[in-house]
Amino acid sequence: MSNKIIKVSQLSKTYKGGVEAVKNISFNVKEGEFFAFLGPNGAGKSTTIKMLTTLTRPTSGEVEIAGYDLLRQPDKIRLKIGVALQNTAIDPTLTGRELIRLQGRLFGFSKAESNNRANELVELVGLTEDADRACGKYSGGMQRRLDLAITLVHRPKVLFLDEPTVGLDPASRIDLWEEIKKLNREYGTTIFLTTQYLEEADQVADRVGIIKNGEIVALENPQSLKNSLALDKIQMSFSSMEEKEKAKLAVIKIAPNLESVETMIKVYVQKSQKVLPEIIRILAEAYVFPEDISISSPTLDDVFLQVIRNKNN
Ligand SMILES: Nc1ncnc2c1ncn2[C@@H]1O[C@H](COP(=O)(O)OP(=O)(O)OP(=O)(O)O)[C@@H](O)[C@H]1O
Repeated sequence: MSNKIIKVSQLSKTYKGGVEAVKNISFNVKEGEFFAFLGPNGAGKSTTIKMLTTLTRPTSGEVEIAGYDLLRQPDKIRLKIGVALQNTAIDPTLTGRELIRLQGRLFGFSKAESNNRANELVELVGLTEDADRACGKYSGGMQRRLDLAITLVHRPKVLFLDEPTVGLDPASRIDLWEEIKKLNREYGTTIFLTTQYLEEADQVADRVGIIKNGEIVALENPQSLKNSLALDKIQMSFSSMEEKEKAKLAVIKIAPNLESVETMIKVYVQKSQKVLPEIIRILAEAYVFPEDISISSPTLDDVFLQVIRNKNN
């Protein structure tokens, strides 16, 4: 069997009224992979996730998940996936443990199995102490962890999460990411998630897909995305405007992509470790010496903005 657990081929969705939300996208996700799907508002992320999870019918294209065809075997797919979408409604009067048990019963587990699974899952997502409180009283972070536990009841092979950490404070976000990472690393669960917190995706995702106006504009691991697209920034400050001007004249010869702000120069280069010694040498020859030098590598946010801007043109 192929180790591609999600196969998407030329998938499109045009809504009634003519909005082409997703246009002919193709990609695969490997078993056990942590895949982050990024894009600006309205790019087509939710539409894609809804199609992959059998909630919205594609206009055209083919999808296979865990070996099953999306259009012909949606019921089989539903047993293999867990889905946590935005704004899921849960009964606030039930306790966390009761909700997980209920989900177990819905999946056909016996009472005893559902109880056991609820005990395991409250522990897994760190809700043991609050499991017997009404979930309507949970904080945002606790509710998200409960959502996660509920989606895990039937031990899905693939977990789809639509912006799982949106609206959470930074500490709760870190906690939830830890839970998701744990599922991926320890249990081998394939993760497909959408997020707008790019820096976090950078830390955890094996691969990142960027969608814009319904089209995939980048599909790579975060590091090569950064290497191929964004430039390192070398920033140097000088003691006076005069010194800065002298430096600028010298540096521009070897690194033309630069901008200057007051007594500072910012140089954008492919590989700062190669170019920096050259810059120092050429400055020394011109008898100018920076007061301060710093190098920064692109963040995924920089790359994201660059991809989105480029594709605007
Ligand atoms: N049910 C619908 N009927 C008509 N148009 C829709 C429907 N749902 C989404 N759209 C449109 O499809 C496009 C893609 O929307 P989608 O919700 O998939 O984007 P998104 O990337 O998830 O955005 P966000 O980050 O804002 O949630 C948008 O232009 C949106 O207005």
